[in-house]
Amino acid sequence: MTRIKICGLTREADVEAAVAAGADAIGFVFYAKSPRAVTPERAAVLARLLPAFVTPVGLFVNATDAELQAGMAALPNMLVQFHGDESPADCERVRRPYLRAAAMVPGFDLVDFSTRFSSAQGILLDAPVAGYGGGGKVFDWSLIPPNAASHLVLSGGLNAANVGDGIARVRPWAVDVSSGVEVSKGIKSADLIHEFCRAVKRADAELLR
Ligand SMILES: O=C(O)c1ccccc1NCC(=O)[C@H](O)[C@H](O)COP(=O)(O)O
Repeated sequence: MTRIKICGLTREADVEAAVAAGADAIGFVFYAKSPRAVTPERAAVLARLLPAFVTPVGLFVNATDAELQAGMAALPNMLVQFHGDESPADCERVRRPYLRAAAMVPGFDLVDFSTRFSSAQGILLDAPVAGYGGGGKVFDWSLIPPNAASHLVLSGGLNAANVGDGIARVRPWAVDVSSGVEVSKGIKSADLIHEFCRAVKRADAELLR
């Protein structure tokens, strides 16, 4: 079963729609230069809408220790997502489970990267975009070597139309989407969220046939 992360939420209605559609994780962008960024206090309010078994994910880009601490204090149970240039030591310093994003460019050594970040709970594969993420761009999935890492999160420009192909070709642990379920940056569409989640379930069912 492919897990689903919906990222860059800023509104209660969008969190409720993502939970209702079957999302397994909800991403909140902290401090990054993004129209999707929310304060830790705002994220804490939104995260109170999450029922059991739906994980809050706090997303950081080269954050300061103070910013990381503020985010983790606001959401003590969140999974941290490092989406900048953070080193393994930077990631391990928070002493809690984390995701590490990788910008997939030709020649990128994903096996080495996964080994360097072996303590990560997952490696999120994203397209390289200015500002590090949320760009709505698909990268070349053939850049992903088979069996490169155990818990890959396929990300970057996914939507209801292409996510099934991504699951069939990459067989990721999870998929992650932001732009592909939005009507504008930070404003999600409940219909697009439901369509995306239904497309993931269809793809999973196809793999079981
Ligand atoms: O979402 C953002 O605005 C963002 C800003 C800065 C760094 C990372 C950001 N998002 C990270 C994510 O995990 C996104 O879901 C991922 O980049 C995919 O975004 P999209 O291609 O828009 O689906």
